[in-house]
Amino acid sequence: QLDDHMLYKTIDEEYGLEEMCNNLVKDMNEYGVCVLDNFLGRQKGIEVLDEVKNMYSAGYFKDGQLVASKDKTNNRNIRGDKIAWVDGKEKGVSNIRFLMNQVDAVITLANRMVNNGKLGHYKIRERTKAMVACYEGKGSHYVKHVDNPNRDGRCITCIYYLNVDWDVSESGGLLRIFPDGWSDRVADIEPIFDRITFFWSDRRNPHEVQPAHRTRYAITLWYFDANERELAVRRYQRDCESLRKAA
Ligand SMILES: O=C(O)CCC(=O)Nc1cc2ccccc2cn1
Ligand SMILES: [Mn+2]
Repeated sequence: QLDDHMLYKTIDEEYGLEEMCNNLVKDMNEYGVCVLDNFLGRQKGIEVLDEVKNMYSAGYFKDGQLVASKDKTNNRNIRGDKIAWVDGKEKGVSNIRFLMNQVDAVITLANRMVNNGKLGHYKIRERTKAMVACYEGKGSHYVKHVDNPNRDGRCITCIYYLNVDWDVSESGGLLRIFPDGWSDRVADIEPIFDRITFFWSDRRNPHEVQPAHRTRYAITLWYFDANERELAVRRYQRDCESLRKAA
């Protein structure tokens, strides 16, 4: 019999894609943040989670950066997230590839929409590889930061969460965004299974991951604005050129 979760719209129904894109455009233009639940549907989500767990046990993840621990006593440094980059063509990542294609479909359609302007004023043509991240519990966290503080071309951060039955009250791991538009409020986003979060990558959205006390998996994609990216690449090439001359 159909479990209730099977009743949720999944993206492959045309209606689902259209409706998701409308939500995305509206929320991004209004808040700069958008959260969509049941993005892939339970079965597909579990298949992605299994692939990530296999990658993890196969040792694909590099040690996360060391974050100085608060208690200086036993100067136990807490590791932040451990990450692995996936471009989707590797062996054994077909479900992660499926996720990447689904997000591409939503972003591409949303960027083409005419109603209340495109997605911001961006022209989105490419993205990064998928950054698969794992927080190993034991208080690992990510300090407050901006993803793209210096116009490197990234305009949208997109994070897909894989944590089944996650309870923030006991496991922490909250994503807290401090949208600059609202000085008094924050956006607290629980990293729950099959949830996808989008937000502008620049200084409008400083964010942090609060200490996690259970293994916490997430897959991040960053989408580039074509113009900002082109300028950033040119700047980078000029910098390399002047460094070469100075050497
Ligand atoms: O997992 C979440 O809820 C978000 C975590 C997060 O912000 N991760 C992250 C990870 C990063 C890794 C390298 C460089 C920049 C980075 C910026 N942000
Ligand atoms: Mn970040």
